[in-house]
Amino acid sequence: MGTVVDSANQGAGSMPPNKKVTVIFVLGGPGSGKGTQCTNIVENFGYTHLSAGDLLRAEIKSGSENGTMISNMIKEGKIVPSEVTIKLLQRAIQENGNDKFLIDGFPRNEENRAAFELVTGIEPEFVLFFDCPEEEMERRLLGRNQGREDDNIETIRKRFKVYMESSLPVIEYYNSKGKVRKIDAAKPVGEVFEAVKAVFAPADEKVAA
Ligand SMILES: Nc1ncnc2c1ncn2[C@@H]1O[C@H](COP(=O)(O)OP(=O)(O)OP(=O)(O)O)[C@@H](O)[C@H]1O
Ligand SMILES: Nc1ccn([C@@H]2O[C@H](COP(=O)(O)O)[C@@H](O)[C@H]2O)c(=O)n1
Repeated sequence: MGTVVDSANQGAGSMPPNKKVTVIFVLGGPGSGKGTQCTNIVENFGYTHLSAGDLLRAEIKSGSENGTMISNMIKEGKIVPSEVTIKLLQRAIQENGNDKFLIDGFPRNEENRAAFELVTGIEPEFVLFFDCPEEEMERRLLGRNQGREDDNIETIRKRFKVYMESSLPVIEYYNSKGKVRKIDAAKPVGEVFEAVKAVFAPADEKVAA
C-alpha cells in the first residue's frame, strides 16, 4: 500500500506517537452500497470499517450531550459539524489495534475534508467511489428496512441534495489529485465486489512485496 502516514508527523491532537495508519475514504451517494461492500473488504483484506454515520448514531444512543443535535441533523439529512465527527473517528482509530481503516461516509463536505486533514494530518491512500444512479439508490434505501429515521422519502430527497451539492465536490477534489477509484455500484452485490477486489488486490500485493 503506497503512502502510510507516520503519526509522529501529524497535526495537533493526532494519533499516539508512532501509530502509522493507512486510511481509505469510502464515498458515494446514500444507498450506493458503501456499507455492504465495506463488510466484504473487511472479510477479505483485513481492514477495520469505520462508518461515520454509525459512529454518530452510537453517539446519540450513548446519551452524549451532543445527542439531540446529532439526531436532529440526521433527521434533516444535514451534515454534523466536523469537530464532532472527527473526534469520534479519531477515538475509534486510536482505540483500535489495526492500522488499516476504511472510513465510510466521510468526508461529506469540504469542511469535513479540510478539518480532518488539519487535525489528523492523514491523507487518504485513495478514495473508493461507489457511483450509482439516484433512482437505484432511492429504491435500495426505501427497501433497506433497518428502522433508520432518515430512510423515508422526505429525508432521502434532502440527503440526495446534500450529496449533490456538498459531497460530490469532495470526490471531484480527490479526482483532480488522481486519488479516486470509481466503481459501477448499480450492478448486483457480487459483481460490484469483483470490481472492488481489482482495486484492492494489487495494493495488497504491494504491501506483501
Ligand atoms: N449492489 C447492490 N444491489 C442491490 N442492493 C444492494 C446493493 N448493495 C447494497 N444493497 C442494499 O441496498 C441497501 C443500502 O446499502 P448500504 O447500506 O450498503 O448503502 P450505503 O451506501 O452504506 O448507505 P448509507 O450511505 O445510507 O448508509 C441495503 O439494503 C443493501 O442490502
Ligand atoms: N461525515 C458525516 C457522515 C454522516 N453524517 C450524518 O449521518 C447521516 C447518515 O449517514 P450515513 O453515512 O450512515 O448514511 C447523514 O445523512 C448525516 O446526517 C454526517 O453528518 N457527517
